[in-house]
Amino acid sequence: MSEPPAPTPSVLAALTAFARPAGPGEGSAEDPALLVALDFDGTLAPLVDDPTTSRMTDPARAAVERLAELAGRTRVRLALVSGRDLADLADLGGPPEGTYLVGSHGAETGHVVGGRLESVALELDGGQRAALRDVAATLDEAATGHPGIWVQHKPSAAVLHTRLADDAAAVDAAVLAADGVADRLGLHALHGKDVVEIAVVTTSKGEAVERLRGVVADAVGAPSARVLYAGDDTTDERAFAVLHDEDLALKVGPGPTVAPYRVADADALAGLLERLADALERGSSPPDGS
Ligand SMILES: O=P(O)(O)OC[C@H]1O[C@H](O[C@H]2O[C@H](CO)[C@@H](O)[C@H](O)[C@H]2O)[C@H](O)[C@@H](O)[C@@H]1O
Repeated sequence: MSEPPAPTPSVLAALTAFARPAGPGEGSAEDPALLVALDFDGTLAPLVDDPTTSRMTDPARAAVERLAELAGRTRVRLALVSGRDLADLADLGGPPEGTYLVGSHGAETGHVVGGRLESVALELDGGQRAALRDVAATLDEAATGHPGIWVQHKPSAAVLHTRLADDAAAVDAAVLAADGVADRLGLHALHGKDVVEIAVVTTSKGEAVERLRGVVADAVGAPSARVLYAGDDTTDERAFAVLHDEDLALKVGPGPTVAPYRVADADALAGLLERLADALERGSSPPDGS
C-alpha cells in the first residue's frame, strides 16, 4: 500500500490547533473530546457509477481503523456521517467498534457496540409515508425510459441519480420533475453530485453533528468536544456551517465551500488523519516512552 500524500503546512497547523490539549500535556480533565466526523461517498470512498460498489480507499480504511482503535484509550471518537441510509452505510462502510453512525443525512443514528450496530428504528408517520410514496412514484416516472437515469429508494427518501445519463435534456426534465414534487409537497430537494434527493424527514448533517458533539463530550467525560468534519458534497456544507473556531472544517476535493481548509481526495484526508493519530499516540504515551 502506498503512503498517503503529506498534508499542506496550513492544514497541518490547523490540525495541531484542533488536537492541542487544554494544558501543557494530555490528560487534564479540561481537555476537550475530539470528534472526527467523516462523510462517506466522495470523502472516504471515491465516487463510482454504481453506489453498491463504493468502498473506502485502503489508506482511508487504515486511518479510520487506527482512529477507532485510539478511541479506546484517548479522547478521540469517530463518526461516519452520510446521506446513505444507516443499513447501507453500515454495510459498505464496515465501521469499526465504537464508531458512531449517522445515516439518511441525520434521520437515522447508530453506534457500533460489542460488534453490533445499535440503532433506533426510523418510524415515519402516515403523512410522511404518503409523501414518500408520492415522491418515489414521481421520480420513478421521471426516470422511466431514460437510459442512465435511475432512482434509489431509501427508508425516508428517494434519490434521482443522473451520473450515467448522456442526454442533458432528459436530465434537466427529470431534475425539474424532482424539484416540482418537492415544491408541491413542501419538501426540500437536496442537490448533490449527480443526484437530487427528496427526504420526508426534515433534518441535516449540521443538526446531526451538533447532536453528536454532545454525545461524544459525555462519552469521554469532557467539558466540551471539538469537531473535525470532512466532506465533499453540497450536503456537507450544512455540517461545516455549524462548526466553530476551535473545530476543523475540511472540504475534500474541488468546488465552492464555507470550509476554510481543503484536501485533494480520500488519500490526502487519510494522510491528515494519520497525523492526528500520531499526535494522539504521542500524547497518550507515558513520559518515558514505555
Ligand atoms: O453523504 P454521503 O456519504 O456523501 O452520501 C451521499 C450520497 O451518496 C451516494 O451518491 C453519491 O455516490 C455514488 C457512488 O459513488 C455516486 O454514484 C453518486 O453520483 C453520488 O451522488 C448515494 O447513492 C446517495 O444515496 C447518498 O445520499
